[in-house]
Formats: sequence, C-alpha cells, structure tokens
Amino acid sequence: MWSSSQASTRGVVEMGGRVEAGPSHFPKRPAPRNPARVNLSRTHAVKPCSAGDRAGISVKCNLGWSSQPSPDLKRHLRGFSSASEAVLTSQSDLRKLFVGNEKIGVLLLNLGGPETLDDVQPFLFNLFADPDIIRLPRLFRFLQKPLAQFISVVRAPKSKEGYASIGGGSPLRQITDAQAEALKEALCEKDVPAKVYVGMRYWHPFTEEAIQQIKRDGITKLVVLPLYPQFSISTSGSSLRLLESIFREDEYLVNMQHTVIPSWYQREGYIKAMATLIENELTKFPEPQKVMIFFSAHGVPLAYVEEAGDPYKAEMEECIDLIMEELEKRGITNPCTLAYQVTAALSNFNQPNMVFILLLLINLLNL
Ligand SMILES: C=CC1=C(C)c2cc3[nH]c(cc4nc(cc5[nH]c(cc1n2)c(C)c5CCC(=O)O)C(CCC(=O)O)=C4C)c(C)c3C=C
Ligand SMILES: [Fe+2]
Repeated sequence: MWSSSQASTRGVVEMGGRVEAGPSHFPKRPAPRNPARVNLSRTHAVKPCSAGDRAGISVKCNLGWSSQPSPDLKRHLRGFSSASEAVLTSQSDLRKLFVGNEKIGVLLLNLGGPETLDDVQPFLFNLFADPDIIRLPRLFRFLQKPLAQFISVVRAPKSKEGYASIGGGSPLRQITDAQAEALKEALCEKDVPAKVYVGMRYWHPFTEEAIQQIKRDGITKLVVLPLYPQFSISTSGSSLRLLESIFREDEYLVNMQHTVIPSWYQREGYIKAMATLIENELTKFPEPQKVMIFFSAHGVPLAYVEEAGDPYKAEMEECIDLIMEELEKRGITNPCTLAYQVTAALSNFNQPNMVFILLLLINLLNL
C-alpha cells in the first residue's frame, strides 16, 4: 500500500494514574457520523498503570471478533469517556513528568518497510504472519505462517516493482528516524530531556529491539506514540498488541510507568498542517476554487469496522471534516471526496474471500 501521508490528534496521556489536561484542545467537534465506533476508540485509551498492574501495557482494544463489545469493555469505555478528553501538551504539563531521577522515554511505533529489494519478501512474510493483518478462523490458525509464506512469495514481485519505482526501498525508516530526532529536539527545547526510540512492527528496527534499548537505558517512564494518526486494529492495534505481550512477560517493563497515545488525528497542529498542505497545493492550479479535494485513505477489512469495532473509518471521516472546517475558516470552500484504497491483494478480505484463500491454500498444499 502506498500511503503518502502519515501525519496527525487528540491524545490521552496518563502517567502513574494521573491525567493532565492541557490547555490547547482543538475546538470540540460535533459528534462524528458514527459515534458508536468513535466511542470504541476510547477503549484504546490509557488506564493507570501501577507497579501492581501485571497486565503490562494498559491499552484495551476490542481486537476480537465479537460483534458486540463485552459488558467489561462497555464499563471500560464509560471509565474513559472523560479521560479521553485529556491531552498533555503544555510545557508545564510536560515538566510535571519529572519527579526525582526519572528517565523519560518516548517510543514511536510504525509499520517499517523493506530497505532493499531483497528485504521485500521477508518483510511481507512478517506482515502477513500477523493475525491483525490476516485473521484466520481459530481452527486454521496453524496455517498462518504457511499462508504468510505463500502470499509473501506471490505478492513480492508486484511489491518489488512498487519499491523499485521509489528508489529500491521504503523511505519509512529514514522518515521515522528524522521524526524521532525532531521530536527529541522539540522536547529538549521545552526542557524535557527525553530519549526517543523507534519500534517498527514488520522490519528493522523491530519493536523488540527498541524495547531492549529502553531497558538498557534504564527508562523509568515511557510514552508510547503510534505514528498513525487514526487508530486501526491493523496498524496501531497490532503494534500495541505486540507491545502488550512483551510487557506482560517482562518484570522490568511491567513495573515501568507508561502511557499510550492511541490516536491523534484531531490535534490542532496536525489539522492545521494538513490544511496548509492543501492550501499550498491549490495555489498551483490556474483556477483553485474549481478544484475537487480528493482524500485517499487506506482500506481496512470491512469486518474490522463492522464486527470488531475498528474506529478507523469514523476517525478518518472525522479527521477530514476537521480539515475541511479548517479550510473553510481560511475561506476555502472547495468540494471534497474520500476514497479508500484497496491496493494490497487481500486488504479487503472478508468471509467469502477467506474461504477463497483457504481453498487456494488447500489446493496448493494438496490437502
Ligand atoms: C493485506 C492487508 C493489509 C491491511 C489491512 C493494511 C492496512 C494498512 N496499512 C497501512 C499503511 C501502510 N501499509 C504499507 C504497506 C503494506 N501494507 C500491506 C497490507 C495491508 N495493509 C502490504 C502488503 C504492504 C506492502 C506493500 C505492498 O505490497 O503493497 C505501508 C508502506 C510501508 C513502507 O514500506 O514504507 C504503509 C504506510 C495503513 C495505514 C493501514 C490501515 C489503516
Ligand atoms: Fe498496509
């Protein structure tokens, strides 16, 4: 999938059970088109993590396949409806993070990408082996890796063509490293000496590597920031699920205070930056007012949105509303449209296609 923009925010930050509300909220929006979905996004919000909290990373997502959130999940949602309004943005808020000799770390999570054409197939294998990308029915879980191997080999030539056309590899690592450096400098300017780490889901530097470094550096408080503006089970959800499993099994990490910013698509800075990008592009047309603004977003499997409560679609649409509202304030009233990409072979799979995949596999393996 070839995404051009990975930028944007309402963040939720808690440290050691304390929620700090910053002053620079983006003005509150009317309810998005699908409020139920957005409510679910709050389940990815943070809950206080104390030394006694053995659950590790405190992110709760409805990552299963039930069509209804469980009563437990609903309770959880209610608990966070106010916390999710909290943001940690001001300098004074950030300073409050420092208590004694605390060492602050920020972990940026991203997808990762092949750096050379030889990396493409193993990168694709890692991606398709992830049950948050391809979810097989429980009975067929043992086929996850053979299926990933098969799809990655079949998909690799097409993928390689794409990566070859942009210089022979993914620029994602360089871009993410540059973001990490810029964030470190920005925090330093605010007198917040934090270390910033990059943890990729499917390629180097892997999340596991970043976590090892965090432990070596003796970080005592960690902010986890997925670099996807909108939350999806297949992106931030997958990275956070991995992190949760790493935390659960590690004494050091379980006892480290941490917090998660689940999505940040409605942050003022992001919305304004997006509006400015669009504004600048419009000036390149001879008649800017006649231009249709075309938003292109990743597709996610329909079942994620309809059955598992993935808030991605609702967050994306709310985000676009906010950008258009910002443009309107600047006197730009062009029409706009939104399309979801279905570029990866299986990105829109649902039950019938799942059957197709399995039949394909059964054929292939002569079962
Ligand atoms: C098949 C399932 C996939 C789902 C679901 C999916 C969701 C999804 N992806 C992004 C962002 C990116 N994806 C990227 C690459 C990529 N993604 C898939 C598959 C799914 N993505 C594949 C097979 C690939 C590899 C390239 C290809 O063969 O098309 C990338 C690029 C990474 C890089 O190399 O720089 C990004 C970015 C989002 C935001 C998303 C759901 C919301
Ligand atoms: Fe993708």
